[in-house]
Amino acid sequence: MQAVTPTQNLNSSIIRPSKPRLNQLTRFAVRCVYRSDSVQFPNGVGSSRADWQSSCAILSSKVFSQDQDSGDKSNPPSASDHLAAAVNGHKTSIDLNLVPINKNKKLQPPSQPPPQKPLTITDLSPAPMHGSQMRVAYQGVPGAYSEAAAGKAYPNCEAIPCDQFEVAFQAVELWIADRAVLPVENSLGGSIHRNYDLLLRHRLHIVGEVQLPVHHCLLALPGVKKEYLTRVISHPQALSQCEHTITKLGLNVTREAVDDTAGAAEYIATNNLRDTAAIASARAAELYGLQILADGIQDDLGNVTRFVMLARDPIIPRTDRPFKTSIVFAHDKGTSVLFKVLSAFAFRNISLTKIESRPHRNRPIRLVDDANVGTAKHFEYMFYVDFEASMAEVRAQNALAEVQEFTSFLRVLGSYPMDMTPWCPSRGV
Ligand SMILES: O=C(O)C(=O)C[C@]1(C(=O)O)C=C[C@@H](O)C=C1
Repeated sequence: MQAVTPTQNLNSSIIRPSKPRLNQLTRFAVRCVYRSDSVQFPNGVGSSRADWQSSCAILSSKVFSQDQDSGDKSNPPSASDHLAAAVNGHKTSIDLNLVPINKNKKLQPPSQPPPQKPLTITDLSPAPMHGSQMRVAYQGVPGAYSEAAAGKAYPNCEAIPCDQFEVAFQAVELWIADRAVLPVENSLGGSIHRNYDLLLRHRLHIVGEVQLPVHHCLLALPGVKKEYLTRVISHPQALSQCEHTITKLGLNVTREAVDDTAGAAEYIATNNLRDTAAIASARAAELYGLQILADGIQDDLGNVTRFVMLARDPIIPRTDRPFKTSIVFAHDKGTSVLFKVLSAFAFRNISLTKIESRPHRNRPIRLVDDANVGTAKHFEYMFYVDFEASMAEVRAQNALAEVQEFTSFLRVLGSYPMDMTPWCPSRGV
């Protein structure tokens, strides 16, 4: 294994846990990643199918609220109106091959079985599972923080371990999972850039976020003492979150990166390594039979990782609770584009919670020729912005319409409820 520093790109570590996880081999099936579709967004925001789906969601939420507003409560429809006019809540004129209604027969309340309840908009909105277990893909093995985040986002879900972030995206695209839960940033370690790049490359939608307090432990085989240790292994984010504490503990160790924290614990247990410790959760210690040498070794007690939940379809944005919207954009050139974009939000009193820039993969460099001085190489970026508003709000729609005027590319990654769970920095997982 190679020694690493926390800032290196560490996705390709050599330690692989032995438990079966979704991996590259599961990529056998047809790749059903949506590619450059040509549907034009009516208001001009982007041109992809994903944008179109987002706009559909926005439109249906408007229709929903209009329906609610315009309902004539003084004259409720009769039961026969319902039966004749609606099939599962939808008016229909097409032949659905249903048993014909005998108009002459007096309408009787049906005995057995009770009539099927029409689907309502709330049945469709949060999850497609309707009682069955949600399958949630995450990167890592059982005991990883991502697994805990999946459990927080979808209690009682079936968590599906994947060996890479990319595989978690594909698990959803190939219908092996219903959702993916992926870390995007940590309060100490910063952004998980890989996932920002993957959000752009894939066509999944952000449908929610969870913030997980991350409480790290130093784990080793039973009987191992701190003095025996020559190396500490963990996920690069975890290594960086504990950098100072590991130094303060006086350990004479090298730090090495692996795919995930729990995978590190499992690796030590499987290979009976008495000179190696892992940074991982207390749950990982329990799962892989390790002892906790030090508890709470993150450099800050309030260490939190933010995860996003991804789905094939966007959710319908609402205005009855705090929402966040994530977008990504690029611009060709021009003066003060970033300033103009940010003003579009500022003038509407919309708070930005995050800005991240990543290299523009398709066009990383722009050459600017100056006859006198030579050629300057300008780096090109994709800008990711999170703002506190719902796409169901007119001010957010107007802000984006304005942003679109200055940008060459704009995509709404998702409009989703903010995680508002009370702050509790104590014990995480
Ligand atoms: O390795 C894990 O346990 C993970 O879930 C990954 C991950 C990350 O990528 O940031 C998640 C939360 C912690 O910040 C450390 C690691």
